[in-house]
Amino acid sequence: MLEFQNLRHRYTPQVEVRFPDLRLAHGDHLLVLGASGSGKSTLLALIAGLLSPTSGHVRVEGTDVGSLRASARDAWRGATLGFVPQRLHLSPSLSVRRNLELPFVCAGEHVDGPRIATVMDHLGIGALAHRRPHELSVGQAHRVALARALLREPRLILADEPTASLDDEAATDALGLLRQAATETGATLVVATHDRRVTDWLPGAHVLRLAAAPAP
Ligand SMILES: Nc1ncnc2c1ncn2[C@@H]1O[C@H](COP(=O)(O)OP(=O)(O)OP(=O)(O)O)[C@@H](O)[C@H]1O
Repeated sequence: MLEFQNLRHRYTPQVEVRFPDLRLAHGDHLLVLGASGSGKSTLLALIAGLLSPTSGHVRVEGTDVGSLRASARDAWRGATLGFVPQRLHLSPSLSVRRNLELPFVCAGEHVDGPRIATVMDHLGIGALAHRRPHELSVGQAHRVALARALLREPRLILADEPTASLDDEAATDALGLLRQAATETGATLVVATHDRRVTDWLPGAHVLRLAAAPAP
């Protein structure tokens, strides 16, 4: 389902990030562990097609993501990926409900109201539809970001530091929801983190350890 081969990304002549080869089956869970600067965010950006490899390949369901043209990449990303970013990027001026309409609007699709209602109820945020992001707790905002990632039933879910700045209870909750959502839909789940707590909360996951970045 997800495969890396000889994967590298060069930011500058001095900074090149290299990744171990990997092969994941559909529905597998992967934990990407590594210290700050080891390349976790770079790897997620390469999988999502937001960066292109300088060498090697990322293949998702056989598609070589780096070889897609920009517009095809956007369409592929919208149809395949759910992304839970480290900074949640909820639009502050829009209600929760309007924030959740955005993935459909951006994809040029009609807004699927019943699907939004179902996902909101499932994640326990059905009563928050009219709130603005600043009126949410951190844990509630995480649930909204997760709802946004799940709306279009992605086959691959990427989460970047989903437990950063969360206390134990909220972090267990966030991880549990991610795992449950992936398991229920059969999606492949990739979680990048430097949070050691996560290893206990994602049992059975494959682990990819990234080496610390070499000193410049
Ligand atoms: N735009 C950039 N230009 C130059 N170097 C960059 C750029 N973005 C990242 N890097 C470098 O690439 C390496 C990997 O960075 P990356 O952000 O992927 O690490 P990370 O493991 O996600 O770190 P963190 O846990 O701190 O978010 C680091 O050495 C970083 O300094």
